Amino acid sequence: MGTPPLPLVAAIGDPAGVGPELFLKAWVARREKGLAPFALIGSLSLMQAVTDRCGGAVRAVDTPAAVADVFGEALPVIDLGPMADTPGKPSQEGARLALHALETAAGLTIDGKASALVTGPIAKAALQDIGFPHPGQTEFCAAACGVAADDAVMMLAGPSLRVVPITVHVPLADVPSLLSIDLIVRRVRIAAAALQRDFGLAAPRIAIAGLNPHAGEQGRLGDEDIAIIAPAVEALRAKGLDTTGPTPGDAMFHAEARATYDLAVCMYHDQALIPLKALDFDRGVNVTLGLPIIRTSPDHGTAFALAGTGRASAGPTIAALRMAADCAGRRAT
Ligand SMILES: NC(=O)C1=CN([C@@H]2O[C@H](COP(=O)(O)OP(=O)(O)OC[C@H]3O[C@@H](n4cnc5c(N)ncnc54)[C@H](O)[C@@H]3O)[C@@H](O)[C@H]2O)C=CC1
Ligand SMILES: NCC(=O)COP(=O)(O)O
Repeated sequence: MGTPPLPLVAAIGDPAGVGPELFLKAWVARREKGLAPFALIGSLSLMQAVTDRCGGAVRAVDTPAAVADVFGEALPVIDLGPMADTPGKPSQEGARLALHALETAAGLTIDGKASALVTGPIAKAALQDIGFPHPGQTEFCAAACGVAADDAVMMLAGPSLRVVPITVHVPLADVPSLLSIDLIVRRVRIAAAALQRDFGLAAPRIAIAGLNPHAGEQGRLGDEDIAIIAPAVEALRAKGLDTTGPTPGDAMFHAEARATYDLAVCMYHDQALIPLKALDFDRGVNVTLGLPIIRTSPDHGTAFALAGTGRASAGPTIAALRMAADCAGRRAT
């Protein structure tokens, strides 16, 4: 799969969440976990305070080009200005730093100065309170890359399972009206192309979930499975993709079923993320498919209650850094 030609950049996320300490823990584990060099985009003063409570070392760098010389000795930090260390106590100032870091890290990646973008968790409501117009970082990255929001596909991936939710951050009550044959076909085709390009799966096998109990029980429990999902599966097959479904959602995540596909496509957020987090929480990665850049993130949020306690696991952050490097290495070969 190759080595990424340039360092990765990591956006710090909400500075009061677990992001800062988890990127530091990942750096401490860099040799054991075989991590590619990365720079943290955030606040040097905050990260110095985090080293006081967590260990490790940090050093300022001006550009990703300086990362290789520093990474063996300290976590390289591109400093966006001072920030107090207040774990578990989010603030508007913290939300502004999270946004500045996200914009800076995405810009460096889009400009070709970094191999991939890894984003720390943000508090979506806190960012929206300061004017962030997007439902999440996925849609921010799409807009920054000039990609339509519908064409940026969220995939959660772990050792046991990969899942794509067709609808994402919308109220459950809106899901049936948002589903369409076109949306399912569009998103599955983008996911299949990305599995080929970035994950080395030549002919991904794709299982598509139904929406209703028992995939609608032949129309007696809702008509979306017959009217929307089954025709989408047929259309995808007609385009040469190895797709099956609609499969009842409750019957597709046991081990024997998982062995029959490479990607489970689900109709709504929790249908996808509950099995992923139940099986793979500690190594789960959120990756955005369909972008000209590579963007990954740990599968969890800000976990404000854990921030500063030392109890948050760095497993998902390490997995996100590794996946970003693997995908970048694959694109470079
Ligand atoms: N990619 C992102 O930026 C994401 C951001 N969020 C945001 O995070 C905030 C909190 O959301 P929640 O639903 O509470 O999700 P959360 O992932 O922050 O927490 C859910 C549960 O998992 C635990 N947890 C989270 N990370 C952990 C870790 N590294 N090690 C051990 N346990 C961990 C927490 O303690 C909590 O019990 C929200 O504002 C949400 O918008 C949520 C998911 C992804
Ligand atoms: N539940 C997944 C999630 O919230 C990820 O959102 P995003 O910020 O990566 O778009």
